[in-house]
Amino acid sequence: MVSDIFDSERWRQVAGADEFDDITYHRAEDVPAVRIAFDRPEVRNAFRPGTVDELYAALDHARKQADVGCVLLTGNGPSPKDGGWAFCAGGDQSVRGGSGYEYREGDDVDESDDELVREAKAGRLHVLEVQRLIRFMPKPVVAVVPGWAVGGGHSLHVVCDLTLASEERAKFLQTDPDVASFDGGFGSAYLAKQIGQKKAREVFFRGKTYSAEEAEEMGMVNEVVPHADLEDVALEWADEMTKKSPTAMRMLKYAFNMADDGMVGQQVFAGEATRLAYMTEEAQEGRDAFLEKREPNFRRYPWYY
Ligand SMILES: CC(C)(COP(=O)(O)OP(=O)(O)OC[C@H]1O[C@@H](n2cnc3c(N)ncnc32)[C@H](O)[C@@H]1OP(=O)(O)O)[C@@H](O)C(=O)NCCC(=O)NCCSC(=O)CCC(=O)c1ccccc1C(=O)O
Repeated sequence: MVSDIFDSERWRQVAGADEFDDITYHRAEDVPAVRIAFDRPEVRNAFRPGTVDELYAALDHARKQADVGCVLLTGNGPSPKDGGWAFCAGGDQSVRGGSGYEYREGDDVDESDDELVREAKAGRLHVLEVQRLIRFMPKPVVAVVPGWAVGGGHSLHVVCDLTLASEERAKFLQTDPDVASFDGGFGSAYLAKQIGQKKAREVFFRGKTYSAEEAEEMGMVNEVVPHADLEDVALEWADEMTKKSPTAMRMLKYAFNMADDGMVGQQVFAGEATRLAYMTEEAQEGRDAFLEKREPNFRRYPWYY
């Protein structure tokens, strides 16, 4: 069983995903969408370095699938120990070393790494790389929150494009400063853009737990639905979004990002604009003229206004 609210008839495992230990990765049967889920319910889906590696690999795979238009990121449950549900409880504190989260014996580390590479990998905080992958992925990523979203798990929901939450079980909490951690990027500053400065500071400084309804009222959750319907509604959203123009969706995501992402945001948006321009006859004339060692003739192309 993948998760109590996972409908196995609507999903098939992505080829190669059986190699993953800490996540599951499925593709929908009837919607061009994938479902990536934390699969450590016994520790509220906390992530260790191997989890983050797997998450990155699955997200990057999803990014490159030209026939996939939406990623659903969730957490499997319930915990076999106590029935608790989680999206993700952040970095696994039991493997946190002096400078980051440490691989343990038995983790799938690359044996070919030399000593220097192993040392560099020793203390990892690479969930930030996952955040950037979600941010720059050219398709919507939806956080589907069936339980606790805490610490680095809270930050992950913040960076996702949309958040859908379980009415009965989703809970939102920032414990970063309780464990001497601080997400000074998307987890806090971008959260403040979503819910306002006072509220974002309250989330971190007071460490209150918010229900799904409260989180929706604050503006960090898009919709709250009954727990039993969570994954069906997530697939409905994926269906809606993947019926729209891929180019328009990609440009919109990058346009929304650009205002907050500085020069990198401009670069990502501009890269897509350049890709579109390359597809025109006008751009092909520039290329052909160079290859044919002649002057380009751009006079037949209009100065659009
Ligand atoms: C999540 C809780 C609020 C759930 O509480 P409750 O339902 O009462 O369950 P528990 O009995 O507490 O937990 C059940 C079981 O799970 C284990 N567990 C839960 N969370 C973790 C965890 N994070 N690490 C390890 N283990 C965990 C717990 O020990 C229990 O195990 P038993 O063996 O059954 O006892 C509550 O559990 C809770 O508060 N958890 C801790 C949340 C937390 O502090 N997370 C870390 C925040 S810091 C972080 O995530 C850093 C992330 C990061 O990498 C980063 C770094 C730099 C910049 C940015 C980031 C970023 O945030 O992305």
